[in-house]
Amino acid sequence: MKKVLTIAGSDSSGGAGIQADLKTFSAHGVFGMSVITAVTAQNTQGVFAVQDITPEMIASQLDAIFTDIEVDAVKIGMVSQIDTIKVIAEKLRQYKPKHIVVDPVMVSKSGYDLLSPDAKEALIQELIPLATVITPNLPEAEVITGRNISTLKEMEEAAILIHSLGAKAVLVKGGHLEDDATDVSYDGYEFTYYKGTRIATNNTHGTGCTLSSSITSNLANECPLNEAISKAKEYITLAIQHSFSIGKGVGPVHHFYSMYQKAGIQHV
Ligand SMILES: Nc1ncnc2c1ncn2[C@@H]1O[C@H](COP(=O)(O)OP(=O)(O)O)[C@@H](O)[C@H]1O
Ligand SMILES: Cc1ncc(COP(=O)(O)OP(=O)(O)O)c(N)n1
Repeated sequence: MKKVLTIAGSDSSGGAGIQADLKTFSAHGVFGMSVITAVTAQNTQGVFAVQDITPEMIASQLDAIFTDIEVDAVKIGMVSQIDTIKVIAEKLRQYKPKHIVVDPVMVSKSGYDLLSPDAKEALIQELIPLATVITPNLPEAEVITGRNISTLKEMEEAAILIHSLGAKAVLVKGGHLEDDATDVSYDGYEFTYYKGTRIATNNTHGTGCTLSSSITSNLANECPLNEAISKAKEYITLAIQHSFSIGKGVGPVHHFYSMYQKAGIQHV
């Protein structure tokens, strides 16, 4: 079985962060491990508090995993602070996992800063050059490039700029577009388009975490990058189609559909 690691924050409500990543890993049949960077007090209505884990404890978690277990792919989510970013980058340069998927989490859908504003530059300088693929949504791509992005053409231009910062490939996600939820990737040679019809639902908590964890699982399972992304796009589309309401706000996507489907069991 392939072994996959998420380095991310905890979402107490289970829709995003470490919890979404581990659910996604299980649904893909890979063995999930986690290095927790921060604990958030969060629900479907918002983020209410964050406690960062110390850089020393993050380093210890990474050492514990990498000195014992062969890791097939790593996903990075919420990284919170400059020192958190620096220690993660240092350890990944030391242990050199084959695939690193960077989800440059900055602000939650509810508007809370999950990345300290002064840590944006560190994320760009330390983590982008390590990325097999980086998966910004439109607001994140705008912060990284300093440009406004609202069209497919502007997404392509942003992908070229972000690629020039050192990522092997870039996937600019179209979840925040007005029309279709089409994503575009660029690997330094060509663009690939992942078409998605917009699903009319408010329950999209954890879409970015789920997509990046699905890509990570597929890379661990030895899919070439474009296939890893297109399978992940199918997974997130199904997960959004089967999302549901819990709580009073933005509900989570559903992670078990593909398992039920494979087993021929009717979704409940
Ligand atoms: N309403 C929707 N219908 C269909 N696909 C969506 C919808 N919202 C987001 N997506 C898709 O979910 C994935 C995550 O994108 P996005 O929501 O932009 O990420 P983030 O959670 O980082 O903001 C992308 O593939 C995007 O196209
Ligand atoms: C702990 C934690 N990490 C990441 C996020 C962001 O999740 P994402 O899937 O990008 O989008 P929203 O869930 O915020 O819509 C988070 N909320 N919490």
